[in-house]
Amino acid sequence: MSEPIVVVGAALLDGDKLLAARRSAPAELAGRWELPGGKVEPGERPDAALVRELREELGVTAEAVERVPGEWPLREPYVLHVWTARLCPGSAPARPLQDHDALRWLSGGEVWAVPWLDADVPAVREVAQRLRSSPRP
Ligand SMILES: Nc1nc2c([nH]c(=O)n2[C@H]2C[C@H](O)[C@@H](COP(=O)(O)OP(=O)(O)OP(=O)(O)O)O2)c(=O)[nH]1
Repeated sequence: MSEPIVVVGAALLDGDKLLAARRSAPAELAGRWELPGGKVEPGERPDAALVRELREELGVTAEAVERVPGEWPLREPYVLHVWTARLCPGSAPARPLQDHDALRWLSGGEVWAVPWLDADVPAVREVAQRLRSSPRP
């Protein structure tokens, strides 16, 4: 069996809102929603991969905050790791530049309003739990 390849997904947060991105390709995933991100390249740190993918896909300057515990299987040989992330001050607003054709900032109560990729559901459940338990200002 080959070594798993990590796909990093960003739980990009703005206050109590989570960014969801609708995939535009490939055909079998198009129309479903995911955490923006992508494959970690050989020798690349996962948090650096996350920042790179968010720049490429959304045109934002962001920073990875912390890993959400857990690892979720995707199609072989990929596994999904999720990090919380936030926009850096002065970042451009997120736009669907690559791989996506729509973005939505979802409040805690709206997290299940979009059809997530099947593989993302357990990871999003974990993130949603954190959204609910995060202290309010
Ligand atoms: N980015 C991302 N990919 C996901 C998620 N859930 C899920 O099943 N995937 C799948 C879709 C793809 O088959 C694979 C990641 O591919 P990708 O196309 O986002 O990665 P990438 O930007 O590095 O792509 P590329 O350079 O190979 O074109 O993982 C998710 O939440 N985020």
